[in-house]
Amino acid sequence: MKLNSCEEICISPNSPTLLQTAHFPGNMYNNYSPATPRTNSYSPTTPRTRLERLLRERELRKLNRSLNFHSTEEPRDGSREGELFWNDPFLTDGDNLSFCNEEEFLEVARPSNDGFEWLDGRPSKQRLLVVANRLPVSAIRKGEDSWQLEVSVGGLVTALLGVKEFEARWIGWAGVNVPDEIGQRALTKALAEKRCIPVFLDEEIVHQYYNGYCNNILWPLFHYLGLPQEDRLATTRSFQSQFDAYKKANQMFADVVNEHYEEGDVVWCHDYHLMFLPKCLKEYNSKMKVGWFLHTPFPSSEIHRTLPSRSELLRSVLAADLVGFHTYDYARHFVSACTRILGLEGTPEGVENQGKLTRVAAFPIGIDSDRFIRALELPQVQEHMKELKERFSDRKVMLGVDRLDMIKGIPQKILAFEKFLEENPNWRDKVVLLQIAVPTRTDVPEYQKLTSQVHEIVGRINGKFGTLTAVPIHHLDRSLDFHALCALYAVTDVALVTSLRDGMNLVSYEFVACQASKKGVLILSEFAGAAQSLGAGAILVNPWNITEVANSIGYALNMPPDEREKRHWHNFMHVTTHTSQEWAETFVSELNDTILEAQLRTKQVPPLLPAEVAINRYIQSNNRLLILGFNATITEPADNPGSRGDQIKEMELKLHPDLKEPLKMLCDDPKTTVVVLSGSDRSVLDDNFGEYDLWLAAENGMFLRCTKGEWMTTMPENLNMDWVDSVKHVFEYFTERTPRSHFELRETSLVWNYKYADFEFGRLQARDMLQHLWTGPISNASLDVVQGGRSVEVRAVGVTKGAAIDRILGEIVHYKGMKEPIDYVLCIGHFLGKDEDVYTFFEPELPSETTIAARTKVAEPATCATKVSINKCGSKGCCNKNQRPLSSLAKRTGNEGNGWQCTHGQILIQEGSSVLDLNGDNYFSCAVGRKRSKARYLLASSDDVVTLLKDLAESCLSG
Ligand SMILES: O=P(O)(O)OC[C@H]1O[C@H](O[C@H]2O[C@H](CO)[C@@H](O)[C@H](O)[C@H]2O)[C@H](O)[C@@H](O)[C@@H]1O
Ligand SMILES: O=c1ccn([C@@H]2O[C@H](COP(=O)(O)OP(=O)(O)O)[C@@H](O)[C@H]2O)c(=O)[nH]1
Repeated sequence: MKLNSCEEICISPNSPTLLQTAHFPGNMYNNYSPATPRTNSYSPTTPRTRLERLLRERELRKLNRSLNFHSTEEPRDGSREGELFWNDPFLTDGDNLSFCNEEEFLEVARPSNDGFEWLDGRPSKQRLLVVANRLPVSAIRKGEDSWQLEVSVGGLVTALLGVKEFEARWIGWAGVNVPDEIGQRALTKALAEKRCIPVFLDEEIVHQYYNGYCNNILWPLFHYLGLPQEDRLATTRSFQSQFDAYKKANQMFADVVNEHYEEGDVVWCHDYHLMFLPKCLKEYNSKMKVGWFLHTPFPSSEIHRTLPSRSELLRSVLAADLVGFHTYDYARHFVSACTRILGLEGTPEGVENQGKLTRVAAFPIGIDSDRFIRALELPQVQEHMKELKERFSDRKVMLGVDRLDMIKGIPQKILAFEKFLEENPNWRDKVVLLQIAVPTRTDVPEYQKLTSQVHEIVGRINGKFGTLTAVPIHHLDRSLDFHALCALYAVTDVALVTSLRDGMNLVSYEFVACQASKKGVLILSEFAGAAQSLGAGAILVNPWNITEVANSIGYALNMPPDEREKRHWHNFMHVTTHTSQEWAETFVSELNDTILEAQLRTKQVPPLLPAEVAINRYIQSNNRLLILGFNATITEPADNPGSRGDQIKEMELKLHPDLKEPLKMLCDDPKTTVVVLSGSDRSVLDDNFGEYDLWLAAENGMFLRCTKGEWMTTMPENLNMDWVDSVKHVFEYFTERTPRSHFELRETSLVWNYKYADFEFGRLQARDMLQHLWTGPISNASLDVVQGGRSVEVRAVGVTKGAAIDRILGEIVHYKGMKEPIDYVLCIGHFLGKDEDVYTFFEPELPSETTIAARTKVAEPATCATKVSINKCGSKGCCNKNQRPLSSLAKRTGNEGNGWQCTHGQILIQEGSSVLDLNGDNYFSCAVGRKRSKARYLLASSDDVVTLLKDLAESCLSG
């Protein structure tokens, strides 16, 4: 017989679909009519899978966009082009608000069941609450109650301004301390006109949260600059107070969101400033649709694990429904931090924690490319371009545009330019580098130091290569307005982006968008997220390699036109098709779908055990059977559940200390029989339960012992164990090569466990092992290979708890001389999928009738097969040919008699009477700490088992 593979989970870390967002040219749903109302019933065009749904939504969005395009197309004369927020309703001037005022806005968006918004038979805009540390405008106080608003600089702002498909409101900090009520009220009003809602943070919080925890700890860490060292050590000391301020600030953001939230809204949290926010929001309302997107890199888990608050932050983010990153690498790092640091399950969809899935995926951001392309036609931009061309008519223009941040590699860029000039004297009077360095985070000492450093280098180089009339580097410590920036991009010959790390880098996108005429060259750091999307057309460099960057400058300046053209078009296509609109729509659509899918999944999750009912039924019953798993059911809980924990301590399984008393009471009750049914071997059960009056079923029920007696075997006859040596050999091999893994050699099975090993490595090793077991020399043996969450188990076919239970039951009935049938069963365990057959064993045959007796009286042997078949899966007690009849066991143990007998697969307590008279309402199967189970009910953890058993024990005392 071939090996059976019984999967507990199916993980494929290299699956090509892992964490990827689908982008297919879908035309499958062209027959969809926007007026068609949605129903829940499946029609040939009703998408059933996630991918089908997402493809359909993409089609719908395209359709919706084309409909909107025809009705709201901008005038082509560019009359409104001069405004930065020319078609963005939430950032138009207050006067313009009438075209989409507050009342209209609130009226429009009403969610339908599946997350779509519908208006007049076609999808309308969904309400989107964008929550980011910074509002798209910064406020400058002009008087007690008057404010001036200025557009904030940064990629996040640029990207989100391009999002037009939603009724968006922006919640964030206005970048200013407003201690007085008059000021707050006036600013709130001014911002409301821009559809912005302020979060007021006081100076101390800003200092500790923004300058401290965000910009001095998380920002450098996420960009691989490590935690504070030497002069930043003071920060390490104040770490805890900064983290407290961070949590407090996040809670303040949450409070404002909660105040403005309406049912059906999508709440989209942004960036490392707000990692605590998803948790705060879900605590307030678990039904809120919450997404979180990180604009920076997420570093390797090795970097993240140095952070003192590493686990708390990860857990908070995981409270979101969807977590997004710019690139697949960042998403992969995040999942691996969750598996390595929190010990959670990484799946192809994301991270799973006790059945709750947080979807994790890559959503590369883009820009509103049309806005840049159109701006180039504006007279004022043309004028700027003309001036610049004249000014630098005799030189090639190289451009750098960055916030003055250490991650942007500005010193490295300038040093590479210096090297280029040194090595290419002929270029010294033919090229100029324009470096726009926008001041940022100026309160943080590191940034102040960087400014001086850059000034020093620029001064030195200009001194070295400058003349009385010209300098090679024009360095500006300021930002430019949109039009000036577009003109600059357009006249540039070579753009130089040398970020040491950068989440994406939108400057590179903007440059490409403005280069349709010139087709200049982009030199791009391989450490910017943009390298993954624009890498084909750009010249990729390692910014730390000054020689390489200098050579690339030479290559770019000398590049022939046809190569420039090819490279440019490649990137131009990407920039104009992967826009910020697409980005936001894809994210929100996936978020809606994630929630839809979670709802579908929830329907399949068994309900929590109705403990009171189970207890009442228990009290009313006369012959009860309690079947308890051991490990993770009634054992003492791990100190740090989920994580790798203390191996030495945890490997020695111990009964939960709070259960000693109640278990004794239950065992001593003459109306109750307790069975501990475990995969563990006999000695483990002996050590834990020797003093109790109960039944021990070791090795998945293959050995049985009443604690008053000796161990006996219930193993099926002819159980083939010839394979053991070969499998042992394989297990030894993998144990040697997987640090902190171990294996247990039991009499009827072998278990290789990698719970304490590096999770990803263990998983790969397990995959390799399974491959070998399924296809190698032992693949023809009569084996079951059972894959657990963190284990691989090999057993002889027929070794399962469900297969064993009828033999165990027979033995107990026989031994106890039961006269009365069992009328109550409570079966609780944290079992592998393979062993969940124990739950179905007791299920009444006729599911519709709750009152039928599962095992009715057997009048004639001939009816036994239909009326009383014990197990639906075919392994039926003593009728199975492979199993030793219980009568032989009985003989061996000398316990025959007492009216018990075994006839045609049925255990009878006396002539014609079944051992079970189980009313459906008296059967409680219950899986612990699982969401997917064949059990009727769930309990969250072994702590809940303790509570339940305590209550059961006490119920009879009081009764
Ligand atoms: O608000 P500041 O503290 O002054 O910083 C400005 C923004 O910088 C970061 O931008 C990132 O987002 C871009 C768009 O996704 C991405 O292209 C870039 O690589 C990132 O550095 C930061 O993440 C934002 O929160 C800041 O607002
Ligand atoms: O004088 C300037 C310089 C830059 N930017 C904008 O700042 C953003 C920088 O985004 P990027 O993703 O490159 O980096 P970030 O600063 O967000 O880290 C881009 O959209 C630029 O157009 C700007 O508005 N004015």
